[in-house]
Amino acid sequence: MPTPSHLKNPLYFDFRAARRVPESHSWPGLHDHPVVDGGGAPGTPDAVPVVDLRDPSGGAAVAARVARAAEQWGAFLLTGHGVPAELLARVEERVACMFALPAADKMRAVRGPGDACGYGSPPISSFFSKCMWSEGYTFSPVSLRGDLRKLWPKAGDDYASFCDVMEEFHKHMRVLADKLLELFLRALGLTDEQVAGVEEERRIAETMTATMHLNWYPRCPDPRRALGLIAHTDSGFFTFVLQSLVPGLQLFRHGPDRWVAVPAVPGAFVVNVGDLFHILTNGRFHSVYHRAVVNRDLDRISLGYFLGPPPHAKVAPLREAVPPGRTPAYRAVTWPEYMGVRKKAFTTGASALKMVAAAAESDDADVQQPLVAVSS
Ligand SMILES: C=C1C[C@]23C[C@@]1(O)CC[C@H]2[C@@]12CCC[C@@](C)(C(=O)O1)[C@H]2[C@@H]3C(=O)O
Ligand SMILES: O=C(O)CCC(=O)C(=O)O
Ligand SMILES: [Fe+2]
Repeated sequence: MPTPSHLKNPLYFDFRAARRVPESHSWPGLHDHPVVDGGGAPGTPDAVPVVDLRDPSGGAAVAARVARAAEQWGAFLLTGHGVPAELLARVEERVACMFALPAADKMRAVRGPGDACGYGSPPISSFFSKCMWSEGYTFSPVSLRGDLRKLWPKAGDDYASFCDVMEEFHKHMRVLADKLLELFLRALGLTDEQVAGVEEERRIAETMTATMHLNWYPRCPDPRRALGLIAHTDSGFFTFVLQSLVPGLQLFRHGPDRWVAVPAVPGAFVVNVGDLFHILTNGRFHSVYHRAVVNRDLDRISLGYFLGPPPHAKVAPLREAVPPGRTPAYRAVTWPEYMGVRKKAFTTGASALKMVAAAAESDDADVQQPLVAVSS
């Protein structure tokens, strides 16, 4: 009888072979808050805001929608963005093909401790004792050909198709990211001259970096006990999430506390505000707490296109975001410094944003409760 594949490589958890969710992958507290549908009629309280870049009412109306969504939700669905649907379909197809590689090939590309890129659970998983029901792969879209040879050492057609489609996608996304950054700045109330002319705003646009992270959530025999991706805020400026037609992304909302299930809208991106954007906007646009759940019958794929500053750049509240006569609410941090603070926050149960607040004031709405955090 052949050896089951999960026994061949003890480091690889073979989701396909799992007939039940083992203790190692069973999360307590998943149902502490109700889940509500975010796909209701526009304007109803739980309907995830939609921003259509082709809105016929014009640029000012679009900026106003972005402002409302970023202030009230920290997330929105983006439509009319111009990235061809046909390209998004090819991206998804290639991502699925990558995750279908044999375990041994994927293990060759495993993310080492402290590595920014590679295969395996995302960095956040190291703060928790439980394992997530997913696999991930992080890479830099500007230098992907070298990294991808770890997955496809002999190159070949699948390698070439993956690299070609991701480079094409990156080209579109980088342009869209610049457009959205400009829109966010207008949403903050900056004038055309300020967006184009102020040194700080120009520097942010010119130096913004992109990282891609792919998620594969295999179908799961007991989805109520497993978790695809632990609740978190993204740490950078903002993220475009492309989710396949299998929904799974949920956004946390207060008052009453609940998870809002983001509807799968064909061709739309979900845009998440990240922690460094929360800081940059002096807390006006807030980073959204979100998680991904899994499905009994269907695999799910998602792709995060993360925008943030280069590693050496200090991020502090923009002058234009601080009300006259007030001092900035946050101190300046680089992205790596903020990741260090967040690591500390995860192990203590504190809020990373509060830890970088200029004055440590109490604001319970900011406290994020990690589930089953690893204590050390
Ligand atoms: C640019 C990045 C954001 C990210 C860390 C990373 O270096 C690459 C992976 C990203 C991701 C994806 C899943 C959730 C998350 C919290 C994680 O652990 O890895 C995010 C990180 C983040 O936003 O901080
Ligand atoms: O899978 C999803 O929809 C969410 C992915 C996500 O939050 C992330 O990659 O940071
Ligand atoms: Fe995320």
